[in-house]
Formats: sequence, structure tokens, C-alpha cells
Amino acid sequence: MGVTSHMKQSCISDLEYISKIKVNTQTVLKRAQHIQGQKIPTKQWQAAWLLKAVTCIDLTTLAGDDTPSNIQRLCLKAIQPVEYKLLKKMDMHDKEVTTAAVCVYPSRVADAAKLLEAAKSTLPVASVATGFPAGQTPLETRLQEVRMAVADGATEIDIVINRTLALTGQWEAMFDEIRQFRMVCGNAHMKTILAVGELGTFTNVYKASMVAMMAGSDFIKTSTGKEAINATYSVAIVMARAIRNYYLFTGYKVGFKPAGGIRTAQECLVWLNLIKEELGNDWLCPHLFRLGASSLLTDIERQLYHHVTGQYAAYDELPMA
Ligand SMILES: O=C[C@H](O)COP(=O)(O)O
Repeated sequence: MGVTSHMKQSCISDLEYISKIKVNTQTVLKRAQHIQGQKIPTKQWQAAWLLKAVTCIDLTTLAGDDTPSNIQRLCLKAIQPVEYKLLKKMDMHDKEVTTAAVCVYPSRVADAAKLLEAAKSTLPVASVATGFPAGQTPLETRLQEVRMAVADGATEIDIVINRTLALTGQWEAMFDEIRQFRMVCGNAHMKTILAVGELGTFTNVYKASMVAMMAGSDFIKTSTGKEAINATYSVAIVMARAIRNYYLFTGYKVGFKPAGGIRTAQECLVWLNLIKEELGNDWLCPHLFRLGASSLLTDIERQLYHHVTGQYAAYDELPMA
């Protein structure tokens, strides 16, 4: 997308407006509780939702011991996330079901890009960047990290915000930093990680969401997966409302990516329902919704196995997710 047109419309008066916003915590918690209590689809409808979820996963590995060989396994799993025989039973074998992207550390982008190219796959490589997860490195280092990830083949960049700026109310400085990241991303899609577990209040989450969108983010993302509190339904409601309001103000649809601690098929059905309820069906596609997860796919595949065979597979029967 490059430098976005919606970014140019943002100005200081918008930032002044943001500093006055207040979010009602009780209303958010009540809404989250309501969504969690709603019925989720069963049987073939559940299987269809789970396959939809698979296509929205940024299949992730962000570990200190990542090597070219586990990146290779991750990419192969992303290309074929559900066993062919299961897809065939669901008559989905010719639908090219893949995950939305793979997500890795900047130093592993070249490994992923090389493998995907060799496999003739167009699956995007997403790289975390800007001093992930803490964002506590000098600005020039953070910018350079984005440049290097893009040069190595990342077409999606998951940046982390500077929490110090958010917690001290320096929204304009935060806007400027994110805008610089946007510039160096070039044509790569930029997802902005708010690290909501470290923002203290829902009001800060809403403000950070707005600033990130105004600075040109294609997606806003909840968490790095490394904070003590990661993706929660209540925080998602705050972010989804910000996305909705931003769309009303600008006509521009920004995507949403919950990430961190999402491990079960059951949880991901609640996430899909939350998006449907809060943002509508338009957002239920990889272009506007991603699930950032390192270990969700195994459980989804187990549930699909159960749907098709009536039995649960042992974990070691299904290839690594
Ligand atoms: O960006 C994605 C997250 O780091 C994944 O977190 P997770 O390992 O808890 O699934």
C-alpha cells in the first residue's frame, strides 16, 4: 500500500481531540462478557468457521532458538495447514487453503522468503521489527531493522509502539515515530502492535489505536505474545470501536490482529464472532483480520479431524503447527 492517503488527512487538531477521549471501562467489560456468552456455531458451520480462521492465521515463530530448519517447517505448514485427506473429506481440497502469512524475527526473514520462493508460494512473510518485543532501542536502530526486513523479503512488518511515549501521553511524538516506520516500510503492509497489556487503561488503548491508524497503519495488533497480558476480548472491543470510528471519520478500513496466547479452536471461534459483531462481515477476511498465533493451528486441525472422523487425533498424529 505504501504511504497511505488516510495518513495524510491526520493533523495536530486530531491529536488534540484524542487527548480528550475517555473510555467507559464497565461498558467495555459488560460487552466483552456478553460476547463470550454468545452461542458459537456447531457441526459443519463450525468446521467452515475454523477453516476461515486458518486462512486468517499469521503462523508465527518468535523464539530465541529459531533456526533455518524450523522456519522451513513453519513455511511448509503454512502452505498446507490442514491435511489434504481432511480437506478432501470436506470437499475443500481444491480451494488452496493456506494460512494468511508466516511471521518471524527479522533475522529469519531471508530463510522464510527463500523457502517460500523455492516452493513457488506467494504467501507473505511478516517480520516483527522496531526492537520487538519491548521497543526499547534507539529510533535509528528500529528504523534500520524495518529496512533490513523489507530488503530480505518481508512484505508485512509488525512494528511495536514506544510504550514510554504512550504512558507519558506524548501522542504527537508517537505519531511521528509510527509515521517514520510507515515511510521505511515502503510498499510493505504495516501492522502496529500496541502491547495493550502494558498500556494501563482502556483509554490509552483507544488513544494508541487512533494514533497508530492516523499515522498510516494497515492493521492494529493487540500484543507481542511476550507481555504478561496479551489479547483479551475486552481490549479487542476497545480497538474494534476505534477501527469502526476511524472508518466513519475517514472511510478507510484498518485491519485488526489479536495476537498472544490464542491457543484453542474454541477461543478462535469467539474471536471470529467478536469481529462479526463489532466490525461486520467485511472484516472477516485475511485482508482485514489476522490471528497472530504460534500454537493455535494444532487444536484447529484436531477439531477438524474430529468433525471429519468423529474421533480426536493424538497430537503426534498431526504434523507440527
Ligand atoms: O505475534 C504473534 C505472537 O507473538 C504469537 O503469540 P503466541 O506465541 O502466544 O501465540
